[in-house]
Amino acid sequence: MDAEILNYISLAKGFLQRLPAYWWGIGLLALLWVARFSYSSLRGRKNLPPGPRGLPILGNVFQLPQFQWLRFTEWKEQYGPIFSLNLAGQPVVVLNSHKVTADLLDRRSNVYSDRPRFIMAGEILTGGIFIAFSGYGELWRRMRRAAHEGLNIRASETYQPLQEEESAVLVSNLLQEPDEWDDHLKRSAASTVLSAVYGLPPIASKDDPLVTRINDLMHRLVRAALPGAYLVEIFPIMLYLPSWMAKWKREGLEWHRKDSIMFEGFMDNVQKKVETGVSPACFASSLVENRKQHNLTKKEYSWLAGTMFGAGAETTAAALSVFMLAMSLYPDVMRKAQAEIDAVVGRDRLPTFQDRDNLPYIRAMVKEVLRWRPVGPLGLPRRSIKDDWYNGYFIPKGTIVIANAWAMNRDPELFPDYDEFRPERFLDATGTVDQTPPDTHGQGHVTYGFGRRICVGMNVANQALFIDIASILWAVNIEKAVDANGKLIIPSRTECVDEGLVVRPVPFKCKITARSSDVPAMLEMAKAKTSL
Ligand code: HEM
Repeated sequence: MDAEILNYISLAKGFLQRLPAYWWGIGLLALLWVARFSYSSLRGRKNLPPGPRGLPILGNVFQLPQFQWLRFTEWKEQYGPIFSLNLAGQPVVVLNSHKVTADLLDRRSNVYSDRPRFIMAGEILTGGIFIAFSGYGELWRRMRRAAHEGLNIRASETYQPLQEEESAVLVSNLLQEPDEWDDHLKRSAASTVLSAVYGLPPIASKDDPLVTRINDLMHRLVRAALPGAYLVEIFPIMLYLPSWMAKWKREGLEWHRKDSIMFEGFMDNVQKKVETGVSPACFASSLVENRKQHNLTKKEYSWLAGTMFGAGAETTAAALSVFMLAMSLYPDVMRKAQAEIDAVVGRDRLPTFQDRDNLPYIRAMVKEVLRWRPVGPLGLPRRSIKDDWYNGYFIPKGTIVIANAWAMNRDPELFPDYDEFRPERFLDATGTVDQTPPDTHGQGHVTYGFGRRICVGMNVANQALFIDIASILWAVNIEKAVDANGKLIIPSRTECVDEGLVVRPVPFKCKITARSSDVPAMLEMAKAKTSL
């Protein structure tokens, strides 16, 4: 046995020694259960894509560290653009190049648009009606169609006025409380998505009770989806236990009941406003108006609206903190962007969406923020729904498929200096025309995913990032902070926090100052025109 294998065995031993005695029985049963799958998956193993050697039965389970995308990117160097893993009998295929991922997830999307089964998160806590976890079936199609209708590129334009208002409030808050910049980004992103989804007035705090309740639900889902969080994921038969025998099921169903009441309550309010003709244009009002055509029950479209908020707020806020990190580390890029804004917008007003066509460098910055440090480095997993062959490799039905966005966004052939923040890579030689590599859906990165399940909120997110970045750079300078001894504090380029839903830079200090003395007054005027 080589040293690597011995190392895994000692890791596994340490893990098992920490288990209480009664877990041994359950563990043995689990082992027998997974062995069954190991056997069946190993039968086809010789044609699976190559991959790292693992332990008998347990496969590569102990080889996955916390920041899995980094290990996957190392394995890409060793095994190529498509490699496979065996997670205790569950085949997993990791895709690492644009070509391979687009070949499978875009061009064979009829095979690769399903999601893995999450019993606790996708079925019990959310009743099977949470769009992001839904299987690739009829219900998902109806929800996706309704979501697309409210969030496609044209529909998203109706949210621009409120996104402009929110950006003015954001910048004003950043200037008033610069040390709280991260909280202000979170409040602003939550507020923008909430207004777009429910037509609600802006919220005053990131700890608004409504936001906290939806975020709690999202965190509950992420925790429930973690491997090993619930035994029922290993023994699906446990799903049929009556609730009185299974505390986890009882509690899960109770959460689902409470969350459904919450989401249906929000929808009732929107419906009343629609009926009395006072509802602002928002995603939920379009669902109410077109509910018959979408063929969704009240519970289904109530959950659809609620989970839009859950999926959109934290992702957008995390992307904005990546932008703040980039500005602290790349002052030249900030100055170049500010020169463009000053030339196009001037100093007498804030940027608007009308300026978008004339601000190619800012448009390129949005792409670069999402490419440089993707807030979801591995996107959301897929599952194949039938046996498939690709370039001589066998991918059995039921394989979990992971698109390694981190590796693709750092492909050295497309982005030679991939670790640098350089928006000009998305512009032609004149600096005015957008250019993006093939198989990136015109985005320049793959952080929004692929195929039929590509992020349905990406237009709203791109708009929010554009107007927030343009307004922030119009108003303020972002620089490195100094410590008590006057020494510059250099934020870490690489350290990150994996919050489950999103991966964001570790918290860092930066210095935010107005670009000119009249900026605070102009921001106050802009803020006064909003409802905050
Ligand atoms: C920077 C911001 C965002 C990023 C990076 C992001 C990223 C993603 C990714 C990677 C997926 C999975 C795609 C796949 O499976 O290929 C996804 C799905 C989804 N996103 Fe986003 N997202 C963002 C903002 C938003 C916003 C603002 C909304 C809603 C207004 C939203 C709603 C959704 C929904 C509902 C899904 C599930 C789609 C499905 O499974 O069919 N996202 N997003």
